Amino acid sequence: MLPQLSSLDDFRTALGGAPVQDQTAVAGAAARNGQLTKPPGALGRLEDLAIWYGGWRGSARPEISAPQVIVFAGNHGVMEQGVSAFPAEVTAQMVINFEHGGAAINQLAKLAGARMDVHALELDRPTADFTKGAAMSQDDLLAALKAGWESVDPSADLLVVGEMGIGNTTPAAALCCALFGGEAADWTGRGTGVDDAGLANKTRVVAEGVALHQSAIRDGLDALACLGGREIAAMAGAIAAARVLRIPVILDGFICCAAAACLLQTADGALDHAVAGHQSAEGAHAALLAKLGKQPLLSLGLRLGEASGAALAIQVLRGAIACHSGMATFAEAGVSDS
Ligand SMILES: O=C(O)c1ccc[n+]([C@@H]2O[C@H](COP(=O)([O-])O)[C@@H](O)[C@H]2O)c1
Ligand SMILES: Cc1cc2nc[nH]c2cc1C
Repeated sequence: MLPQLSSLDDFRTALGGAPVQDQTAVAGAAARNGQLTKPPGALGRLEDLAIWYGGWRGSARPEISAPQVIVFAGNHGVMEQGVSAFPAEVTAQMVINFEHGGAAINQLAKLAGARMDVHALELDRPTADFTKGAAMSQDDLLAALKAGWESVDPSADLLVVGEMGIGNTTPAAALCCALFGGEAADWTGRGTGVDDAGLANKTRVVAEGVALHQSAIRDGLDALACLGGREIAAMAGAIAAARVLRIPVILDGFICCAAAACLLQTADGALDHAVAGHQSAEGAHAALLAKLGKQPLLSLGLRLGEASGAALAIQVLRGAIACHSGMATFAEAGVSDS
């Protein structure tokens, strides 16, 4: 059951007290894996994936039958600083494209057999420019976290979250810099494709934002309010709800992983139910994945967002589960064991 959220502290408490994997299912899945008709370890990381997934679903022989893809959209006040190669109105235009089935994620979600939901978050009310003040009030942050929290279908057995938000690689970089340290340049990339002058400007904006807010940031939720965005907070809310509901999550690209980082910097173990779907072409994604302790399933040079890389990775997880749950054991098949 998902508790109601009345405050940010409710969120912290729910995340900190979330249930862990079912250890009986982990042991059962590991034992089954050891009996399947293949040399030990021959399915590589697929074997770990299947055991991990079974542990969260409470089954030694799990299935994926109800994956959910959710795309959150938000607009950013920091766009006033000229941080993107595209204009802010593209966010709302792409939401219409999602609703009409015309975006990349529509095709990939359909291919993965996933339900897809789109949540546009107050696109007419961008967050504040974080170089001037906090991006969001505490109330706005709570509303965005709740939008994500309440969007997760409790009967889903796999969750993929992604985003659409022109300008959002800037808050994502600022969140990483504030949470993990280093220089603004370490975390700032080209996003949709800014040129060298654009990248230098964007790096300055990230540095200014972090300098302004760093002293007010004690955990990931503080960072989200100061430097985040509504779609970033909503992704965090959805990933957290999935943790509480024991629904495994596949993380998408740089912005999705920045949202996830805010959870990890709020409660230990907050991302134990999550795997990294892919490594995006955004320069700092590899470093961010390393901070999260996650190895990507795919690395295809994608830098689209929209949950596209994670939706593709559903097929990899499906492959892992199909082998794990469908293969014969040595005894069943009459194949000689080593
Ligand atoms: O997922 C990623 O790693 C990723 C990397 C670069 C860009 N994006 C997408 O591009 C938009 C943000 O880029 P920008 O340049 O406007 O900050 C936003 O809609 C994201 O979905 C996404
Ligand atoms: C067209 C377009 C589609 C996107 N999807 C996610 N981010 C995007 C950014 C742009 C510019």
